[in-house]
Amino acid sequence: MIPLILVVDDDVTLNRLMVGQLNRMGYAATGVHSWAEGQVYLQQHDPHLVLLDCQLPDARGSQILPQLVTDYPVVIITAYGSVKEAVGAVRAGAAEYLLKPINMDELEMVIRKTLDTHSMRKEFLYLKEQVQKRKSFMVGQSPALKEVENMIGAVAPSMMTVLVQGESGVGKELVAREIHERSQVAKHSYVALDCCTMQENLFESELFGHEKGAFTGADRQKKGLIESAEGGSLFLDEIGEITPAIQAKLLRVLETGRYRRLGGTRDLSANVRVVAATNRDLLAMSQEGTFRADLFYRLNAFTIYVPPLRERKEDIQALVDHFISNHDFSRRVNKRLGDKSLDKLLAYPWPGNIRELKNMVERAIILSGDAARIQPEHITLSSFGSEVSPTALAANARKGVHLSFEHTPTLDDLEKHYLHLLLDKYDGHRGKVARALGISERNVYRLLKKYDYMDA
Ligand SMILES: Nc1ncnc2c1ncn2[C@@H]1O[C@H](COP(=O)(O)OP(=O)(O)OP(=O)(O)O)[C@@H](O)[C@H]1O
Repeated sequence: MIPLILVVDDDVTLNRLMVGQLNRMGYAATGVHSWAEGQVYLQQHDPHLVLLDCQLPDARGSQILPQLVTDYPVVIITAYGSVKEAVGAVRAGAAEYLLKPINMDELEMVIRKTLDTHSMRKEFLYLKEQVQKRKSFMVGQSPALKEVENMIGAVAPSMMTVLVQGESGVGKELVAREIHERSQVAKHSYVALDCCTMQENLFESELFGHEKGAFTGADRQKKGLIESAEGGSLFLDEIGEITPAIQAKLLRVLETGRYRRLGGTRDLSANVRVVAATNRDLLAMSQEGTFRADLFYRLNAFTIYVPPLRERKEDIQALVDHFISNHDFSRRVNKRLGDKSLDKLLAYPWPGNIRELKNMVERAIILSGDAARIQPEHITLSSFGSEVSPTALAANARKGVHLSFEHTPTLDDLEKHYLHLLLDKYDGHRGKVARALGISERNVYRLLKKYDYMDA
């Protein structure tokens, strides 16, 4: 697009010279000789730049500028010797000034620079707006999810500690991420730590760091994640799993902002926003004495409860579409859910929540091959989910396990189903499954083969 330039100058010769020069430079310039004519032009056109003489017969630049600069970049022309006036104009918002007599090379340079700066600024403002309008990570339109989003919006800008509660796989980590992205510390780090995957010592050193010689093998000082998240957010997943010793240290961080590296003698200060998540009932745990009540009350200052998928089934269709369109790039597919398939998904209680739905979609994409529609036969759901009552599920969820059978299960049934549940929970990560079961990874392989999850 050719940039339009309006030249407002009552000096007819100079006006003609400037318009000629600008047109030769590839712009579409128009000259007018008074502010009245300028206004008429502006009612019908939207120029990319206005070149304005400060002393027009019918107006002074200082009067016109304030309203003009809100809509256009303005370059001021002033008489030689009126530098003060030029500086005043720049203060009032003019992009640049030119002194008479006008040097045509300088005119060219100033106009180019002003147009470039203006278009960069416009681009910057556009991108900023896009970032602010950025769609949330969370897919779904249900009133329950809207409520979660409202809570996120309310707490994100403050630096308050937040506790995210909900069953396994409901999207608690996503909520934590969203809080970070919408916070004042969004441009700093977001560091996540899963509290249930490590032994106490390792976990402590991971979180707080350690000094050289703190334990056998600590051959150099190591920063902890609290330090890595400096100025940003620290997400502690499965907070209900931390040991009493760590609970005490974490309480100190939340209360005083102070902590020590493992083996350290010096206090360090923690400058992070803590978001914690759990699928356990921390209140009940604090009443039973397995979780410090004072830590619970610190964490519980602002709680966001993420409802299970069975309580917001309206989101299923949108989530399935989202998972299909985000399917592994190299195998991108163009599929839709058949009507009967949706009915099947709506009838299922989703004990593994959105993680289970996501895994199911992945499987269905593979099982449906080249078919355009995902049909009910492509949908495999765990048999132990469909007969479970929501109350039983909720009760089990508090304990972090959802297993139910129509018959009295054998030990193998239990082992198989529990393995399945953990594979879903840890997205097939065998190391995490091994840690959760308290067995070696080799033994997890053995179980996978035993139950035909892997070829022998
Ligand atoms: N509203 C949502 N929109 C899109 N994806 C979602 C949504 N909620 C959850 N997911 C996806 O579901 C999976 C499980 O979510 P996430 O890990 O956040 O659950 P969680 O509650 O933290 O689970 P756990 O308690 O086991 O740690 C992730 O892949 C996540 O991206």
